[in-house]
Amino acid sequence: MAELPAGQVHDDFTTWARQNGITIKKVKVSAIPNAGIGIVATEDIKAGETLVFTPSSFLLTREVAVASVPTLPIRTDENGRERGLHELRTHALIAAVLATKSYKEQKSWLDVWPNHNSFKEFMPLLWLQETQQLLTPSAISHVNRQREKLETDFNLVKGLGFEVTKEGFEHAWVIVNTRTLFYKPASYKDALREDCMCLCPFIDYFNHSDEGCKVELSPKGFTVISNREYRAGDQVFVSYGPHNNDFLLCEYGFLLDNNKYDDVNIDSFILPRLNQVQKSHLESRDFLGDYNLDQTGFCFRSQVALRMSLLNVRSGNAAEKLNWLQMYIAGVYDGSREEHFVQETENRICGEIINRASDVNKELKRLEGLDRGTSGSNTLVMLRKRWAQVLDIIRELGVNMGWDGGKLEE
Ligand SMILES: C[S@@+](CC[C@H](N)C(=O)[O-])C[C@H]1O[C@@H](n2cnc3c(N)ncnc32)[C@H](O)[C@@H]1O
Repeated sequence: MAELPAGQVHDDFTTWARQNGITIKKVKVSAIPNAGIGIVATEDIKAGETLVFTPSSFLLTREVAVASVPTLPIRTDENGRERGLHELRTHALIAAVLATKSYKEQKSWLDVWPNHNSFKEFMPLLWLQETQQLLTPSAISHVNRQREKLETDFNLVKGLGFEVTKEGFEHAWVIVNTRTLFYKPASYKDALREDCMCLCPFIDYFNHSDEGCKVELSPKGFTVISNREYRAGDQVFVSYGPHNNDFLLCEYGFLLDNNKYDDVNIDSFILPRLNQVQKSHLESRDFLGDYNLDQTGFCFRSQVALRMSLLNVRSGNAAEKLNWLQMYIAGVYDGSREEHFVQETENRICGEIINRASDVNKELKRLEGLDRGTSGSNTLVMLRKRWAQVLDIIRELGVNMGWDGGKLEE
């Protein structure tokens, strides 16, 4: 890879990090096309080498955030409830201390983070609502859930007396969203999983790949250990987890090419085919929602849900039909008698996705002609790319299922 300078703030921060006890071996920061800043190998690396070590004293954890907040009076509200920092999720608390600039350590670290304008371009959460509506249905639901969390966090933080602006808090909230590491020291025994997070200088420079270096937490700090050989000049990755591209887009603002975990969530195409009784039967068997397809087929959960939606194609009373479904779930019956109807419905669902892609494509063309500030061209490029990936999955699936999938109109 051709080497691209990271820029002065990143070089200054690296010098500061080294001088203050962060270990950085055989890697350095570099600008990465379409991925901001990342980490590249400065010389050949073998598997199992320690590349970076950030001591615990550098971490911005929940406890450090609490200690950075000027003492807030603990109040009791009209319902007798004690109000205080304990009410805040770790995400909200760290965002609050960043947004109010209460966290004063490691100033040069804060300077290397992306600015709000770049987030507005890449993070769907910050797009105009009309642009968000062009995401895939599951990404739209994802962004709606994020928006609710952000609003709740903002209102709680304001309610506790933090002086934050909406935009300042949003920016800090997205920093936390895109840069925290999973952090569960022994003292977090009973912590909720979503509260197990911290910010970690320098290690937050690593970009994601579906396979990446090991990131290990010990009482001493975080260590990044190479997962394989890298040649000098290669980008070195960690993995943020086995995520599909809708998740990566919503949580981190990028799409991966050749993502081995990519699939298409089809809840919004299956759930409307079920009535309330069918939904409760599925729920009681823990099969309600989380339906996906990829190039190899529709997942087992969706096969179960489609069979539930098609129960009336079998003869027999309701109890007998449910019994057949139960046997299908248990793997005792292969589902062959409904297979034909299930495949018809699967084809129809693929057709609905292709139609949606085509509607989005028309709208993208219209927006591309308008040149509108915050729904800038990068946003539209990402939307176009995501739908093209979805159609590629459908096309490959179509080949496997014996029919011709759709194609985005040029
Ligand atoms: C933990 S930070 C990594 C450092 C970041 N690239 C920067 O410029 O500071 C995570 C962010 O990096 C970017 N990123 C990570 N992996 C990427 C990838 N494979 N392709 C494109 N962008 C990526 C996304 O913007 C994501 O929100």
